[in-house]
Amino acid sequence: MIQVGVNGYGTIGKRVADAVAAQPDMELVGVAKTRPNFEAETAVRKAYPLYAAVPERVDRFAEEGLELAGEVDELVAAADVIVDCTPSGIGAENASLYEDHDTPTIFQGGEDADVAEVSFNARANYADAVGADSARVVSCNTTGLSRILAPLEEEWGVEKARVTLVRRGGDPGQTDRGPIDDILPDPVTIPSHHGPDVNTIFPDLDIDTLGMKVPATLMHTHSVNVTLESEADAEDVLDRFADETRLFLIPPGADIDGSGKLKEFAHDTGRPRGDLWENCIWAESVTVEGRDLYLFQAIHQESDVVPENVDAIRALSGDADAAESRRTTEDAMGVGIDY
Ligand SMILES: NC(=O)C1=CN([C@@H]2O[C@H](COP(=O)(O)OP(=O)(O)OC[C@H]3O[C@@H](n4cnc5c(N)ncnc54)[C@H](O)[C@@H]3O)[C@@H](O)[C@H]2O)C=CC1
Ligand SMILES: O=C(OP(=O)(O)O)[C@H](O)COP(=O)(O)O
Repeated sequence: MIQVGVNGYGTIGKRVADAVAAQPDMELVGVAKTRPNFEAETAVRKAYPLYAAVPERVDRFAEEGLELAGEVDELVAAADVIVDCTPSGIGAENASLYEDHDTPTIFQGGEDADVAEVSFNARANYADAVGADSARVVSCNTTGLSRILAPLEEEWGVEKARVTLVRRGGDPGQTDRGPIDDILPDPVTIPSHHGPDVNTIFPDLDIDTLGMKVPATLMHTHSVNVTLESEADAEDVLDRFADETRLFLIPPGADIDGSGKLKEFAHDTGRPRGDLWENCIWAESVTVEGRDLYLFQAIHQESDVVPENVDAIRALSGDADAAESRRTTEDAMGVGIDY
């Protein structure tokens, strides 16, 4: 059993912890939290050993009636792999703690690429992380792009990708984020950071990305144009995508017109927290003009990176079978939508 610790128990961390706890070959040794808030309370309810991320705040947990298993360095020492799910930039500050304990580490996409030996996507470059000391699971948007680019590159070759990312302003719980009544080019400079981030996974791929932010919380939406190296038709692309378990092709008859109904569908089908771990591609949007492929996809920012984190744990632990890891992850979590 791979002993896994999660440092940072927020939007991503709590989902990674649940996914780890569900795996047949992993054990969650604990989660570290800075504050005794509602998420700490739910960790205790789930019987996840709770560690204090900031030693000076230990007393605050006792004041709220929350029992601690210890402090974060004890969690790092006990873990075979630590998954850092702290806010952007804090992961890099924590790196020396993990190095001091020789504990292989997974960082998240908010960190700069140089925080880890390798940037990771389970579909595109699993092998690069096998046996590494650290990996960075690329951001939700880069994960969503990598999952479609990998099969396109393998089947037809990618001459050039152009993507406009309409990004949600903040997650549902991020009440301090915006915009609340605007549409922002964000970043206003081109390319956005997403294209270079895709290049950490596909170093030679030609891609331009443009980013915007809108007053929405549920999901990101991508407008994708990929110029393929060889001719394809839309049916071939749909057939190829249908083989990918982490892509959900929204059927035309489903009457799902946006993120709202996608999330409703997720809740109706009993998904935990209404999570959509798969890219949600509108099948009707998949269009090919010559060698130009077009499509729209929605990306659930809070959850698509979660199965990737689980696979990254196995890769760092030395399990070299990417397909087997993905299958185990998906079976344990229930990833894959058969509509
Ligand atoms: N929320 C999202 O849509 C996505 C986030 N990411 C990335 O995942 C990482 C985490 O993001 P979120 O989960 O959204 O953030 P979050 O703010 O929801 O959760 C971070 C957690 O870490 C805790 N924390 C803060 N400082 C800490 C420290 N020194 N030690 C331990 N814990 C600490 C916070 O209290 C919070 O519970 C970031 O790198 C982010 O860019 C990646 C994909 C999507
Ligand atoms: O990594 C993300 O998005 P990004 O790829 O657009 O930077 C996550 O959705 C977090 O984005 P945020 O930095 O707007 O919270």
